[in-house]
Amino acid sequence: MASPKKKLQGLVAATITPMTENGEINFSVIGQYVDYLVKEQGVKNIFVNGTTGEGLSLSVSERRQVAEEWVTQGRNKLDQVVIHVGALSLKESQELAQHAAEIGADGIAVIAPFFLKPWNKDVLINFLKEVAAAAPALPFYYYHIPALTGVKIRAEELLDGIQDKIPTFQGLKFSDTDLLDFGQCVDQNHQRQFALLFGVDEQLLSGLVMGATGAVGSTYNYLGKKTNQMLEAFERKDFSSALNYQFCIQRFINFVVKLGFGVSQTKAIMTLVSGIPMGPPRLPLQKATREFTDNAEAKLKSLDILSFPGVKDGNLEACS
Ligand SMILES: CC(=O)N[C@H](C=O)[C@@H](O)[C@H](O)[C@H](O)CO
Ligand SMILES: CC(=O)C(=O)O
Repeated sequence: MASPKKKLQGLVAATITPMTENGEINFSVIGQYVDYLVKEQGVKNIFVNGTTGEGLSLSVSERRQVAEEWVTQGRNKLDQVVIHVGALSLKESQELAQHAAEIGADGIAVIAPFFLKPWNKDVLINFLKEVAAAAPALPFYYYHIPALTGVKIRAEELLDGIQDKIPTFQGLKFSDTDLLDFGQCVDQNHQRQFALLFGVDEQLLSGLVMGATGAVGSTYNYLGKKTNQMLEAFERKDFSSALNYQFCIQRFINFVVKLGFGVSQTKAIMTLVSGIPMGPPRLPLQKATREFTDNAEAKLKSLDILSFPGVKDGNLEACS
């Protein structure tokens, strides 16, 4: 197990949960998936059982098995494996947090309960604190995703004084476009002790300018390499190249968003790009259409984002 004090940095892929055609979890491809992320995408951190992983659509027993398989397969290959353990039931969340600690995960993350909701910051912190306490040796991340949870308590408010309440608090995954809120999280993180991870892939460059220390997202499964090029350009202060990379990524995401983009489509794109079968999503999601996949494939080729064999450089839309 990696040292829990090591700061989570760079890109973190929000893993897909591979499934068979009849809707069971396909554990057999997770080993290959780890190798693909590390070798082909240069991504060495993962976020398991989150939105992209359909974590909230899995049973507790499935969540435990999925977490365990990623930790096992990632050993000596990945830097960090963070397990999302959020649930509507505090008990289930605690059980998953404790399990994550037992299997040697590097951290846990929790979304706000989204059916019966916490109505203010103090109540939300009380909930998070109870979960964090079930894994007292693991770094704890709050997963802020107000558009999906409906819990709109501002992240900067939550962060204020949080370590007094949750000693294992280690950072935030910020999946929102409110850069005022995000900027104020960075601004109050004086000692730079927290990982402030941006979660809107198509706007990551703005997140970096505002001080993000890393990023968690679904597209890093297949655009990790391209996004790493953007991070490197940003590091060397080559902002015009960084912007070119961001625009390239935006062209693709904008295209698929217009067709209708979500977890189902992420599964289809990843299957196409990696060659590893991700399978269909679980209800209430529905499998992406053949038409979507064909269109996405044509776009990836015309942008020259992925060097598909046989595709020539030099078309006008190409990114590189
Ligand atoms: C709602 C959602 O799933 N957000 C993901 C992570 O937070 C992102 O990685 C997006 O999938 C990505 O930014 C594309 O919109
Ligand atoms: C994108 C992300 O972080 C998630 O799928 O949970």
